[in-house]
Amino acid sequence: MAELEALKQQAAVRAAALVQSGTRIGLGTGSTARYAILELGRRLAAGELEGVMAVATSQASEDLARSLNIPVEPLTPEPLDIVIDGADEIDPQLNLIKGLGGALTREKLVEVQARRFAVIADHTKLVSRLGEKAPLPIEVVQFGVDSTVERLRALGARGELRRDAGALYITDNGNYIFHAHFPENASLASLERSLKGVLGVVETGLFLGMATVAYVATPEGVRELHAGA
Ligand SMILES: O=C(CO)[C@H](O)[C@H](O)COP(=O)(O)O
Repeated sequence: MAELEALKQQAAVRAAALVQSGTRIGLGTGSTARYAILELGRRLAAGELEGVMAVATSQASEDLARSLNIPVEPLTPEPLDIVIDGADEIDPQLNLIKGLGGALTREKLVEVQARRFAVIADHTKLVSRLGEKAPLPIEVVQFGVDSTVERLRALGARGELRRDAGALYITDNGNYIFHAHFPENASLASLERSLKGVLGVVETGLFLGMATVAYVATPEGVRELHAGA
């Protein structure tokens, strides 16, 4: 466990080194993204960085950034120079499953505006096919959730609403999350289109064609991955 934490930190530090003074950055969510935010705070405090502005993908990341004196602003239509975030699964095309940390909607809203989206992870997140290990988180509105879940099941989804310590998990946006498994042969693009067409679905944790680079830490060092390479 301690070894995985060290790997996450190595990937995060590598990506955080890409951030330059005066740029607009997106801060991810989760235990790996947390290391990147800590490193950015360290670089700012050390005077290695100045004049950066950040947009956070969750309240937790915003609170952490503010505690480190990283200036945080709301998301505006202005592009972000770089966004650094973790992932739950990464396939060889750098398609991702994200959202086991519950922040998928804000993450997608921020990452779609990134000039560069750097994914950071340890090697256990690499898969040959999305869905191999992780469920797909789907954010759904609370009202009429049983009907929405029925519509998802009609599309072939198996799974359950996410619960933490027995209680239904509520996102920063006040919604629930359904953790879904789909048949192995589902095409990712058509699955995404179908899910986005389901009444009651807010957003999915499929991040297709969005990442520009991934820094994946292995016991042999941090690998820099590009789509299809
Ligand atoms: O998508 C996310 C949060 O919504 C996280 O980036 C993802 O769950 C990975 O988290 P961790 O770095 O803790 O494994």
